[in-house]
Amino acid sequence: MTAATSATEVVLKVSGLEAGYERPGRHGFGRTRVPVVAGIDLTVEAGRTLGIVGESGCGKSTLARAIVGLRPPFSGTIEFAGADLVAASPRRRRKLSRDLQMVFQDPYTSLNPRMTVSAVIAEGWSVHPGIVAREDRDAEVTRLLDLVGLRPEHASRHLHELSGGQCQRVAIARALALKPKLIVCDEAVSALDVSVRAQILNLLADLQSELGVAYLFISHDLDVVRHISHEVAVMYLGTVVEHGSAADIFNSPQHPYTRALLSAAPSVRDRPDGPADDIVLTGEVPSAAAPPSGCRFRTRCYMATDRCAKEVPRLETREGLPQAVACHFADASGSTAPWPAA
Ligand SMILES: Nc1ncnc2c1ncn2[C@@H]1O[C@H](COP(=O)(O)OP(=O)(O)OP(=O)(O)O)[C@@H](O)[C@H]1O
Repeated sequence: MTAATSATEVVLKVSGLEAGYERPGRHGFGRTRVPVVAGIDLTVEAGRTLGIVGESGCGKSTLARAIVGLRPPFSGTIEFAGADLVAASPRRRRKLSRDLQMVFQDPYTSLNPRMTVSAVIAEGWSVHPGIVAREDRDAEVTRLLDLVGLRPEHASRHLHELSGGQCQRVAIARALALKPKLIVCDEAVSALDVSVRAQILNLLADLQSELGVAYLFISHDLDVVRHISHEVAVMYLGTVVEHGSAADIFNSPQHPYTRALLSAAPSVRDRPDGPADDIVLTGEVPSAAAPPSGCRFRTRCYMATDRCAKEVPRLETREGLPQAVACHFADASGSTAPWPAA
C-alpha cells in the first residue's frame, strides 16, 4: 500500500520583501528609504496559521500592511493565490483583495463606529459584487453574526454601542463576509481582556477548521501566538531570525533572541524544562534607519563574537535542527545556551 500524499497549497509566498517609510534625505534633499522590513521570506499554507512574533517596533505591522497593499514595498515579491500582488494593476489588486482580508488591533478605529453592524459586514459586497445576491444579504448577515457568536438583533446596532470583544467579532464577520482565503490578523486580540481574548482565539481556530481559512497572525504576545499557530516566525529588527513549527520554536528555541524572548513567557518560564532564569537582554533595540553590521541582533546578544559584526547569518536549516535559524552558532548541540535549565 502506498502512503497517501497531500500536496499543500501555498496561499501566500513573500520573497525578499523590503518595506518601510521614507524620510527627508541628507541636508533636506530628496527622500531616503528606511527599510523597516529588511528582506523577509515567508509562506502561508491554505487552512494553516503562521504566527509572527517579535518585540514592539520590529516591523510586524509594516510587514502586514505591505502584504495587504496598505504600504507599497520597496522591493521583493508577494505572491497571493498564484498572482503577483506587487506587479498587479489596481483593478486586479482590488479583485484579489477579496480573498485577502485584514483584522486590525482596534476595531473602533479600523471600522466606522457610526455605521450599523449590518452595514459594516455588508460593505464589501458592494465593492465585490456577485458574492451574495441583494435579496439574500440580510440572511447572510444573520448567518455571519451567528458564526462569530453574535445575535441577529446586533445587526441594527451601531458599533459604538458594542463592547470591544463584540466589535472584534464584527470585524471578523466583515472579513469572513468576502469568503477570503487568508486573513491577516495584526494584534487582533491585543486590546481585549484576557477572557474575551481566549474566546476570540478559539473562535478563529473554530472558523479555520470549519471554513479552511488561513491566518497570518501577528502578535507581540508569545502565548497568544503559541495558542493559535501551526508555524511561527520570530522577527527581530526587520528580519526573521527563526522559523519553524510552533512546537519546535516553543519547545526547543535555538536563536539567542528567541530564547531570550521565550524565557520571559509565563507558559515557557514555568515549565520543568524551561530556563532557570529570564534571559535579560541589555541595550536598546537599534534603529531600523541604522541597523548594526553583520547580525542585526549582535549588539544585544550574549553570544556575539567578531564574526557576528562581519557576517550576516543566513536564515537556514542547520544540521540536526528542524527549524531554520539565522545564527552562526545555532546547531543541534544546543550551543546557543543558556537553555534548557538543566
Ligand atoms: N512612517 C513612519 N515614520 C517613522 N517611523 C516609522 C514609520 N513607520 C514605521 N516606523 C518605525 O518603524 C518601526 C517598526 O514599526 P512597526 O509598526 O512596523 O513595528 P511593530 O513591530 O508592528 O511594532 P508595534 O507593535 O509597536 O506597532 C518602529 O520603530 C516605527 O516607529
